[in-house]
Amino acid sequence: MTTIIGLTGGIASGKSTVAKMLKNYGIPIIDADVIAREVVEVGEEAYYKIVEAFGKDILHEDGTIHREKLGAIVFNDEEQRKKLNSIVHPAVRTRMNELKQKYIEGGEKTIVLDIPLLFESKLTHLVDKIILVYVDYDVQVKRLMERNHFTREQAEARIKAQMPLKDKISLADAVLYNNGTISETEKQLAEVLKKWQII
Ligand SMILES: CC(C)(COP(=O)(O)OP(=O)(O)OC[C@H]1O[C@@H](n2cnc3c(N)ncnc32)[C@H](O)[C@@H]1O)[C@@H](O)C(=O)NCCC(=O)NCCS
Ligand SMILES: Nc1ncnc2c1ncn2[C@@H]1O[C@H](COP(=O)(O)OP(=O)(O)OP(=O)(O)O)[C@@H](O)[C@H]1O
Repeated sequence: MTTIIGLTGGIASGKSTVAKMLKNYGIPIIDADVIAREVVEVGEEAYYKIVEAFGKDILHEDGTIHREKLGAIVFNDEEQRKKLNSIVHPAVRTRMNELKQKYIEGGEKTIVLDIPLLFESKLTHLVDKIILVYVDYDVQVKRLMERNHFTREQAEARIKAQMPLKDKISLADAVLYNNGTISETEKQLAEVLKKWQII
């Protein structure tokens, strides 16, 4: 039996940071953000649907998607975001399932699905256990502004496009509080994995 762990949290809460720690334990990670980039590469079905829906203004000169421009549209308009989600999410789900199957067939005991929108997209049925990476709102805004060189307004628009992080706490099997140092988060993760007899 393979245990599928869902890793989730809010934007800039620290999912990738925790995913790296899990990788160091030798656990394979399937990252929805990475897949969401792959399925919109030039030539993919979702790419053409996006160009049809949003027009050529959201493209770079070389034809690839201008993520900043598309982001400025969808993070400020829920209807447009839903439109993009309805194009990208089915392709992401298909690819995630294929990868998951491949790892299961390869005999992996534990697989992690890193899915930022696990609750929003109602994907909890895909996983056996859920780890939530939590940060306080102020820390989240500050880290997002620093990492992406966003204004406060840009950072808050992205955070508000997701379910409030505090509402996700009661939906998770384990919560890693990532307000402190990375090594404090690392310790919390090790405790959870031991409790679940994964390490
Ligand atoms: C709008 C896009 C082009 C902006 O690209 P950009 O490179 O700036 O951001 P990136 O893809 O790295 O996403 C960063 C984070 O934003 C958040 N986010 C992304 N898309 C969404 C969304 N539709 N709704 C809410 N939050 C989102 C996630 O926390 C994600 O980790 C891109 O985010 C996108 O295509 N989004 C739709 C697909 C999607 O939902 N991806 C997220 C997981 S499947
Ligand atoms: N405990 C910590 N202390 C200080 N900085 C941290 C900590 N954890 C993460 N960070 C930093 O905060 C930022 C966000 O972390 P990370 O990229 O892991 O978040 P994420 O949840 O994967 O983001 P996204 O949803 O955008 O993919 C990064 O710049 C990271 O280096």
